[in-house]
Amino acid sequence: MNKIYWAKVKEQAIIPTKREEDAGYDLYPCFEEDYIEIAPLTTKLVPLGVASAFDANYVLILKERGSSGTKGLAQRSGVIDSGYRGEYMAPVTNVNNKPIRIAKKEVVDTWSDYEKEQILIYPYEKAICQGVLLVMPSLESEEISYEALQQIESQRGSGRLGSSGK
Ligand SMILES: O=c1ccn([C@H]2C[C@H](O)[C@@H](COP(=O)(O)OP(=O)(O)OP(=O)(O)O)O2)c(=O)[nH]1
Repeated sequence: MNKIYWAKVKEQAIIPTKREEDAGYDLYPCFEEDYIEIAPLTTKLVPLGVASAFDANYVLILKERGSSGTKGLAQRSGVIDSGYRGEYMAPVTNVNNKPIRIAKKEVVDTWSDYEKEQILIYPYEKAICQGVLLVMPSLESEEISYEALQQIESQRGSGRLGSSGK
C-alpha cells in the first residue's frame, strides 16, 4: 500500500495535505465548542477530526508546527500507528503562563479587548500540528543474557552521563 488513506471522522474536518517538499501533513482542530481553553502547564486533547490507514512500514508522528510550538503549544505523545482507525487526537500542553484558547474567529470577534488581554489566542482555522511519516525499521527481537550482551563490541561500553569528558 504505497498510499496514505485519509477519512473524515467528523463532517467539518479538513483532510490533511502537504506540499511535496514539506515534511509534515498539516492537521487542523475539529470540535463543536467555540473554543478549547488550556490552562498554564496543563494538557488537553485537541480532536483533529480525521483518521488514516497506511502501510505498516511507516509510523506517523505528530509534531508542533513552527507557528504552534513558538506560541507555547507543546505537542505530547503523538505516535500514530499504521493500524489505528480512530480519530486523531493531539495532546497539547500550554507552556505559557497565561491560558491559551484555540478559538473560532467569529467568537474571538465578540470578545472585548480586556478579555483578550487575559489570554493567548491560537486561531481554530490554523493547523495546530503536523504529521510526519517516518519509515519504521523492521528488526527481529531476541533476549540474551547481560553477560552475552556485554561481549558485543562497542566503543561506549557502559559509560554514561558525561563519562566521555567531552
Ligand atoms: O498523540 C496521540 C497518540 C496516540 N494517538 C492514537 C493513535 C495511536 O495509534 C493510538 C494508540 O497510541 P499509543 O499506543 O501511543 O497509546 P498507549 O497509551 O500505548 O495505549 P494502547 O494501549 O492503546 O496502545 O492512539 C493519538 O491519536 N494521538
